[in-house]
Amino acid sequence: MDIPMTSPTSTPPHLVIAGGGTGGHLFPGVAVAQAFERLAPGARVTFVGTERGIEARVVPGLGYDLERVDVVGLKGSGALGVMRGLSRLPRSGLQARSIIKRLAPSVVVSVGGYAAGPITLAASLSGVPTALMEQNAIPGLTNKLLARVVTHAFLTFEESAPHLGGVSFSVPGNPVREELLKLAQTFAYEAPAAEGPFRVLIVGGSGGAGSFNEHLPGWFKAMGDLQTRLEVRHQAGRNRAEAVRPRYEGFGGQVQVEEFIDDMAEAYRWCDLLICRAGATTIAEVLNLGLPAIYVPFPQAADDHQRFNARSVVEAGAGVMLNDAELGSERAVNLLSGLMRNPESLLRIATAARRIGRPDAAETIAARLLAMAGKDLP
Ligand SMILES: CC(=O)N[C@H]1[C@@H](OP(=O)(O)OP(=O)(O)OC[C@H]2O[C@@H](n3ccc(=O)[nH]c3=O)[C@H](O)[C@@H]2O)O[C@H](CO)[C@@H](O)[C@@H]1O
Repeated sequence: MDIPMTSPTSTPPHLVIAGGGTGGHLFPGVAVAQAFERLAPGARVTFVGTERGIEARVVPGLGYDLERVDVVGLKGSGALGVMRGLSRLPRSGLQARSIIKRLAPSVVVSVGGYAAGPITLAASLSGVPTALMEQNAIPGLTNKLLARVVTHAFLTFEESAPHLGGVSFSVPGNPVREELLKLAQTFAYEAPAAEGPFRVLIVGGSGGAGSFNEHLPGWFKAMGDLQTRLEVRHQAGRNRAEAVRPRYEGFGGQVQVEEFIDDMAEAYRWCDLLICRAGATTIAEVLNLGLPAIYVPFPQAADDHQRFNARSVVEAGAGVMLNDAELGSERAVNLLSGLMRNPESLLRIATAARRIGRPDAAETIAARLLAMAGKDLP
């Protein structure tokens, strides 16, 4: 692979992870940060994001430094939003240049999201080796633009390559955080007993899903006698749990509604089935653990990328797809009843999922970033 390498040096490498905004962008960056430190003990990792992004809540707790840039999105934010975004570009460009000068990183990787743009561009203009990680089958706007300046793209889906011009690329998969990889090493999905409790984990991406909050309580209440077997853990999104709880009134099973799940490893271990969006990072985690999932792509996702994310998974028999418009429909009720009555089908899906997980993605990417930084592996 034609990744330019600088000559090995003895100072510890400094990796900058640029971007974030959502968990789907940030957590693959965390996974690479953890792998980078495993491969190069003493290495420094700094995240650069925005004050509004999930990184502002998560990164300091993980013990990494976080720098903030003032940047807002352009795509899908209306004429006024585009104007506002454009007006801040010169300012974020200057901020980015000064951050890169001060941090003097050995290598910078974009994980996508708006903050990735100015930082990765500033690094590239300063001669710092740069790369991008694209989680989705159809890349986001920032990474599409950055593909013109970075030297390498790490992809989850090969089908995203044609959207990224002629950039050199590899397809290591979407990296998964250390705690989930550790769980995957000892975890083996066991299908629930045909008559026993049936645990459903609902995850609407890092921000929750409005239509899950609206339609899932009704779906479960339409499950007839099977309701009494259902134990539901419903992640509703920040400041949305209060509105969701009353919608479960009259439900014959057990339910717990939460805003955000900090310990995803524990939640994944607990469940018999996931009902989730088709965000690329959730998919990567579910495949690594080998869990059965019903994927409901977010219909408003840019370029419908979630549908494309889920497509190859479903084609491999490693998950089931349901349209957002079908939540709570007769098809949805029949689908869930069928899975509850047929544990072997859940096990089949879980086994197929596990087969296409990519547990080495983080280490593969980290090793290549180290090489780009001019560091030999110990
Ligand atoms: C609405 C939207 O456009 N979402 C995009 C966003 O991801 P978004 O953050 O919505 O979703 P993803 O499913 O990719 O990732 C969610 C991440 O957050 C974690 N998590 C989630 C809920 C929770 O309570 N606790 C928790 O820790 C999950 O374990 C996972 O690591 O970026 C992804 C990666 O580019 C895209 O594929 C998604 O389409």
